[in-house]
Amino acid sequence: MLSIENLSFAKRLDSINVCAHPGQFIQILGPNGAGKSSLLRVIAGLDNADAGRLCINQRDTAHISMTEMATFRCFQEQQQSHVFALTVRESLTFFARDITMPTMLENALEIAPFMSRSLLTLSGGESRRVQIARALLQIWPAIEQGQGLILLDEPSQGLDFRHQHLLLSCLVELVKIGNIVLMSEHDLNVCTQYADGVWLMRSGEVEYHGPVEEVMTPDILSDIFDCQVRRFNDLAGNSILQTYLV
Ligand SMILES: Nc1ncnc2c1ncn2[C@@H]1O[C@H](COP(=O)(O)OP(=O)(O)OP(=O)(O)O)[C@@H](O)[C@H]1O
Repeated sequence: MLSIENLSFAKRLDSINVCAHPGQFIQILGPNGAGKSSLLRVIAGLDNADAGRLCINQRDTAHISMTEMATFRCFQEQQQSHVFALTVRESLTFFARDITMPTMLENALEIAPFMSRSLLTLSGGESRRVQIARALLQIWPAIEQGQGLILLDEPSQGLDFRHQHLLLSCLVELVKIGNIVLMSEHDLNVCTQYADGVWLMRSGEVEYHGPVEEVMTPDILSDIFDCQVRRFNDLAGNSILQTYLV
């Protein structure tokens, strides 16, 4: 379990109080600049909070070394640039002892066709899929045991619809065995289709958190995004959230 108490950071995060249980898929949502990436960075241990406590399985992360953290938590950052002309295979070996792609991961990310290609030649979406593979492979032994903490910052950015669906469906399977997924993502309907919990942020605070069906209401979303949101059912009876400006 991940618990965050009164966490503040550099005027970017203010008194955050939330938790995530094993087997939860949480989407972090909010306007640009709300603090989603900042919160993920602090949870990942890349930035240190100024105040508050962050515990994983009742252990304060201040007392967990980065080496140990790297065995069970992974982080795909929003902006990751490739500096060296490594092949995909070479880059994966930096992060994972065993780079044999588990079938489940390969089915979701389909990176086998470009394992021998230079990172610098990949398209935006291909590059994103490699970044996600790299993150998940790094802690795959923990993920297989259902003990992974998977932090993803806008993972579906640049992915085509099919790969978005493949990735998100894979994440749903990973939470079923006990892993925790925290994912920043702007698409409201991704949240309602795949996540089970939501942290809704504005101006450095988590203003609403809880089950998707309780938090993702048109009234709450209209307030947070200062934009009109309505809900309707499509022809198949699925509930769809739609945004529009007036
Ligand atoms: N390295 C930094 N130094 C100073 N301020 C920063 C830094 N990184 C982000 N900020 C500021 O902190 C605030 C929160 O930024 P953050 O990237 O966490 O927002 P976000 O919710 O992830 O936004 P987006 O939806 O645009 O990705 C913003 O006002 C941003 O300008």
